[in-house]
Amino acid sequence: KMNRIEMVNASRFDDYSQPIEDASSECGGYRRHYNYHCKPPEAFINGVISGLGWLIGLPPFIISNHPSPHLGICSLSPSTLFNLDSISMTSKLGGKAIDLWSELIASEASEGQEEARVEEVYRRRKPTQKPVHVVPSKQNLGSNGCNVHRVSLVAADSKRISWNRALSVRGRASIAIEACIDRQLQHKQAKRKGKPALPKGKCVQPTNFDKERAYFQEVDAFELLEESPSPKSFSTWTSSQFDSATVPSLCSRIEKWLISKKSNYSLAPSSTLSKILETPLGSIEPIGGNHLEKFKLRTPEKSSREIDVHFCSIQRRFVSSINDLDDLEIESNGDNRSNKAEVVSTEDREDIEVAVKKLSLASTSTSFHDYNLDPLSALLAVCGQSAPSTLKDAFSNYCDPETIVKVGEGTYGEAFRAGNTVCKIVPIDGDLQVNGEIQKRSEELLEEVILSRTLNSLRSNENGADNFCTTFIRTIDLKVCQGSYDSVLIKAWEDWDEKHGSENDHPKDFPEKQCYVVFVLQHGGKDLESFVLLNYDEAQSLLVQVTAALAIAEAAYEFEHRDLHWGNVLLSRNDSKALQFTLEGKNMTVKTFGLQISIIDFTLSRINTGEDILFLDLSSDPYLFKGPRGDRQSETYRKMKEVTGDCWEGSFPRTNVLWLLYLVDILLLKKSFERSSKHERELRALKKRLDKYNSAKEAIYDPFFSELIVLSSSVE
Ligand SMILES: Nc1ncnc2c1ncn2[C@@H]1O[C@H](COP(=O)(O)OP(=O)(O)OP(=O)(O)O)[C@@H](O)[C@H]1O
Repeated sequence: KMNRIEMVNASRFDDYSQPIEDASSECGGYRRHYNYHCKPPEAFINGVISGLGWLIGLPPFIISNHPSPHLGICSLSPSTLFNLDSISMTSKLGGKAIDLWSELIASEASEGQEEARVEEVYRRRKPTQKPVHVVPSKQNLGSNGCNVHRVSLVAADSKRISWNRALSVRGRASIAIEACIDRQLQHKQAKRKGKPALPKGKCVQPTNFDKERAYFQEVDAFELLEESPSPKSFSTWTSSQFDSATVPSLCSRIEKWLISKKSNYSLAPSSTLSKILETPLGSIEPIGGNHLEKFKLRTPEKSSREIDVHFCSIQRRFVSSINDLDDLEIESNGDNRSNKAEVVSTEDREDIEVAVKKLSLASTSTSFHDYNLDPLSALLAVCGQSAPSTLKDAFSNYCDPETIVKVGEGTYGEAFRAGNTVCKIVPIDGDLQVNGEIQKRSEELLEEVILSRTLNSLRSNENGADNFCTTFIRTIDLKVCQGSYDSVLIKAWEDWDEKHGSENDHPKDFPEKQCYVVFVLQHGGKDLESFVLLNYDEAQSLLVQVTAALAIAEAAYEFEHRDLHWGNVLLSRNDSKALQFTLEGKNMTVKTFGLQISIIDFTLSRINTGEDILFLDLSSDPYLFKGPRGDRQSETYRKMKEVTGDCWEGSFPRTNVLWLLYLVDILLLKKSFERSSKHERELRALKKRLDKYNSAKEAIYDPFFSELIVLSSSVE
């Protein structure tokens, strides 16, 4: 180290305004030029004392330890240099000043372990991590310019971590109310609050360096509040910690359904689930109601005959893969349902059942209940397919692929507009991490698919349904696809990225064998976060439609959305002034003021299909409940936890009311629309009353809604 020092600047002489004096000294065999900042008389005195000391042979350290720090400087020797505890060094090389102190630190860091440790910690997030910068992005700024907990701890140009996404796309924690009141304080709180050291089970914690660990734990703790908890998938969080017991008992039901399909249509159990799975998916409605011209689309209307064909095809695969079913004569052309009924005896069906249980079509999943039924096959069956199609083929059913436009993105899904539909592509079962998350598994998607289809059934008003509403987004079709992204999709993705700045990974990296589920959905419009409400009428319309829809789904399926943030409420305008709902047999005409609401994203939802309860065990997702204090959305998750007692399987329709309270808050605090103080009082009064209700079914009879709903004849 000593040999690298050419000029020494004694930082103890803080007066940098003074001219730099040159001096020479020869100490201990080292010739050095000292360039120190001190006033000339002091330098002179120091020089004299130092020289005298040198002459009488005083050891250098005595001189350097002189009470006046100035004195030591002039007698610098290697040993005294080591004794100086606060020096800074500069060098003049070719007239250019170089900060040698920083250089020394840098070289030490590069030589020592220090940097290796830092590297390791950086890599915990992403393998190709760049140097850490704190980059408050444009999106990090709230409307008043304050930073709303959106600090990227990675380089600005890298893809964003889920917290950022949560704010801008998913809506999670995007309503940081009072975020700017005391940002510094909140950041401190964030650090103190703490976060489990290994989020999502993906990080490797350094174990030997206590000091470093403490530091980075603190950094992690800070990040917890920055990074939105992603609650979407239990397997995403702690797949290794989960066993089959955490998967809801859905699979046995699907298995029965599959068996019934394979063996004999007429003997299929007449169950709610069977009905849901066998009901053809919906046709396409024009975006924003009837006022837009209907596109001519090649809608794949699935008839039960087509499903039959699919299942017979699956049946062929099943049968051919089971040796002990050699003697079984199954009509496999799929054309004649009654033929199958005749040829398959009860005994044979039992054989098939045994065989299906044995069947494992390359399944690696052990979580699919007690059986080895491959969840991907079940998913294919539920989607009415015998094999995955390509993304391009799936999209071509709805539009000319050249017209595909990306419309939105989530942590798991990329949403593209295809004709009048929105196709949400969710990659499944792959090893590649997507947007920093482990891909969802088929079994999880199977659940979401069934949930979507179940809610679809609320849209059918045939035979005077007891419960009817069109507010839950229509699922038009579901497709399992395989292959890399098509070039038209990549182009649509890149166009969107250029315009909006995608938070997601570029989809070009998907391998050929990548599987996806494509949700073909009705286009629901814009989400509440970006939609501009015009007036109080529209705000009322939003609340009444959401409340009525939740009430109806509660009545029909004990449904709880559990994640109704403003990114999951879509709005569009149409010419219609009213909308029909039926709640427990009562017809209701609801005033809409030309606004149509659609509710999306049922990942956290709980539903009772009549035979199975589908829910996500949020107790496995502690991060969900650790969002910032004062943030309405985070508070709502916490309140849900209180209400459910962290037991998410149970029916707690009060959670729907909590999201209604949240929406009123959003309208009051985050949305601006034409309104009077009377309107605000009404909204606040509604909030107070909502607080007393235990379900949306109770809430819909609140006086706030009475002027918006006309109760007409009972269905009977
Ligand atoms: N039916 C639809 N109509 C219009 N836009 C839609 C529709 N479905 C999804 N989108 C757009 O795509 C975005 C992402 O969709 P969604 O929230 O369902 O994805 P996700 O991956 O489940 O999100 P999350 O990050 O919450 O898991 C939405 O915020 C919305 O902008």
